Amino acid sequence: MKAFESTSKYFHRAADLLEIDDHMRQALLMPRREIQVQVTIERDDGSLGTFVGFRVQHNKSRGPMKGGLRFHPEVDLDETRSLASLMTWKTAVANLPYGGAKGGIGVDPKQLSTRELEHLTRAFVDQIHDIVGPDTDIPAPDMGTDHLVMSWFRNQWEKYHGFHPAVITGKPVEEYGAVGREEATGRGVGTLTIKTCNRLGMKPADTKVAIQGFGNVGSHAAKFLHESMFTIIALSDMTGTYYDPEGLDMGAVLHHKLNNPDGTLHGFNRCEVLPVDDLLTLPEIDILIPAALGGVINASNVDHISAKVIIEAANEPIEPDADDQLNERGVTVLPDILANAGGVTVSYFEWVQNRQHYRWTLDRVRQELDHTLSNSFEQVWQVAQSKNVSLRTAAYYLGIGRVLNASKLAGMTSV
Ligand SMILES: NC(=O)C1=CN([C@@H]2O[C@H](COP(=O)(O)OP(=O)(O)OC[C@H]3O[C@@H](n4cnc5c(N)ncnc54)[C@H](O)[C@@H]3O)[C@@H](O)[C@H]2O)C=CC1
Ligand SMILES: O=C(O)CCC(=O)C(=O)O
Repeated sequence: MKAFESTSKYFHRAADLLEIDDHMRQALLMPRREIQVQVTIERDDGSLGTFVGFRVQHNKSRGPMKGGLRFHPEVDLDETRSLASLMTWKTAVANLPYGGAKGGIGVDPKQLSTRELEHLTRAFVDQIHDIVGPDTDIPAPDMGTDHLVMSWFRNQWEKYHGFHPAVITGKPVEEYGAVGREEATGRGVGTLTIKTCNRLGMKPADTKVAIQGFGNVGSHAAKFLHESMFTIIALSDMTGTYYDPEGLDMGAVLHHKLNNPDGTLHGFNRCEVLPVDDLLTLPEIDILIPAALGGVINASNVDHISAKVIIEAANEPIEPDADDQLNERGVTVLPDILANAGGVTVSYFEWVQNRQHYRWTLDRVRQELDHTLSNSFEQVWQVAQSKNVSLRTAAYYLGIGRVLNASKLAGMTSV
């Protein structure tokens, strides 16, 4: 199933519950604007490299549109549209004053030199600078992009429009970034995992966790959960699955990643090393945290998933049919639009700080993050109980309801 078809399926389930008519559904689902651009750079060897870039602005009923930039070979218009719609519901679930957008370039950033990556980012800004801005659409990091890409983006955008660091979030801390943004998505995933365990009566010390993806989100989630006494039995990245049924030595794992020139777990040999895809179907996992690509839990592997709880750190990691099967089996799934909302929440804090020319401490960022996520979690849990629906449908119900309400209050043409 294509990505936008999947997220639309979830949308319609909640829209049925909200009794939204077909015309309004169409207005809420269809993106406001979709842009596809050519991004051409001169490669280090003097040849030309041509790539395709996208920005999809989905909805602005609740505020300026917000969402990350993904650099990955599989980026295309359909995926970007789907991710942009997720941002609309996610910012609403977290009750942030934003709409939703997403962008990216179809490129493998690992195949580019730092110079080429910088030129690519700047060339992309040259194409889209007039449709983004601190009050219209504010990008941020996602898969394959980091604080450096954000810094180049801001610098190039300011060449056209003048000083305004709030045009993008996830910047380096020295360059108007927020302390705590880098860890925020993973920390939020960890915080919400604990809340889910509390509700289900699961004790951290007796709970085995496996995490797919050991980049920004996966590594911070693993660190937080390890420090909270969970046993991390498996981790994976593009180089393989690293497995110890007794619990990985997380100090050694993190040290290895930090000191590996390519930032992967390649060469870590203090545990069993298995093929990449084995992580998802390992036996005796209590909590599975997909923190890499979309669509990884699907018809081909859902029967072999042993986890009782799945926390969607990645965006759209479960295909709808597999999601239905998991629900039928009683697996608790904390959906992406709640589970990974910590990132955009601290992006919001960064934007607020930029606009006020003021800096928060790490303690304040963490406290307010915890507060925002706790509220959203309690609200989603409560809707799930009262309507007798899955946590995913409850989260969509809450998010779509808020967007609908804002559109109605402003007059329907504001969607
Ligand atoms: N960075 C952020 O603040 C946010 C990220 N997300 C989502 O979290 C997910 C991960 O994003 P980041 O950590 O930022 O990306 P990243 O680029 O920092 O890390 C991605 C990780 O996934 C691994 N990976 C790629 N393909 C894999 C495969 N087939 N099997 C196992 N591992 C694989 C990579 O080796 C890397 O360790 C994405 O779905 C993203 O949309 C969601 C909210 C915010
Ligand atoms: O930090 C942000 O603004 C957006 C992060 C993002 O792209 C996401 O939550 O999927």
